[in-house]
Amino acid sequence: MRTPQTPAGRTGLDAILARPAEALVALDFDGTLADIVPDPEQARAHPGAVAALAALAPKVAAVAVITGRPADVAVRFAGVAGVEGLDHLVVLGHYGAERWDAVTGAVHAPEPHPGVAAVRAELPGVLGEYETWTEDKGHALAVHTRRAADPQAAFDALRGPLGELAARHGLIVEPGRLVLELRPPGMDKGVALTEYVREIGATSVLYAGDDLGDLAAYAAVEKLRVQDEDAVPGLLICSGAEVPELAARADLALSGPGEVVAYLRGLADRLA
Ligand SMILES: O=P(O)(O)OC[C@H]1O[C@H](O[C@H]2O[C@H](CO)[C@@H](O)[C@H](O)[C@H]2O)[C@H](O)[C@@H](O)[C@@H]1O
Repeated sequence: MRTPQTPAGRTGLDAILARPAEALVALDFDGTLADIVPDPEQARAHPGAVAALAALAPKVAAVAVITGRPADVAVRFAGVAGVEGLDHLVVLGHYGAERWDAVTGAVHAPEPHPGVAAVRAELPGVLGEYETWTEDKGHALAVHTRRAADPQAAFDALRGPLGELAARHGLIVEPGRLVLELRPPGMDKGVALTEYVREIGATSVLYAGDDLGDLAAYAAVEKLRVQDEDAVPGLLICSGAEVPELAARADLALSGPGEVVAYLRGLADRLA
């Protein structure tokens, strides 16, 4: 297992190793547990990811997946339902607005924000001739530019107009890796992570992510670990280097899902 580059990260890892039964391991899906692929419908967990999670989960307080995907889609694409060892897995979808519990197999979701239907109706007019693909996630709409001739140019050109469209209907734009997501405000991965840490009484946390949407979870861990009382030591892992803002704040930089999975497997072996 690689050693974290920062003192805070080393403290976080030491706390996880000292009291694993009180540790939360929380992971993003796309780009962290699953390789980035051109077609979002084809994203699947990296080979070995499910086995690594199943080996790790019984040795820690909890394993959670926190994703921008709808919870049921992440469960399906990750292939984590009904897996021995993952009987208590939690998937927090739509940046924490939705929740799937392995124990019940049920998804708890909020009522759809009315702005989503309005944005859905107006979106084609804003996208015009841009080469995009829209992922309709029910509670949110994600406009992907990865398959455009110039993906970054399309992303940059659409950011303003999509921001205005979202704002007109009470939504926000969540930028990601060549995706602009129009979604309801009020929930982010940081809120979701902090609430789950409190819910299970975790005394340490590992969080791994790869994208801008993971910055809120990073901020939550940074806040948890410096509290005067009840500080929760934490280890922040960055998967890949495509988002420099995230890599700069990580305690440990890994090359991508392959190394993340190997790290989780190494942690499980170490806890044995
Ligand atoms: O929070 P996450 O689990 O990381 O989800 C964030 C978004 O991930 C997906 O898009 C990204 O992955 C695609 C598949 O590899 C890729 O084609 C795309 O360019 C990436 O942005 C997903 O499609 C979105 O709905 C998620 O919000």
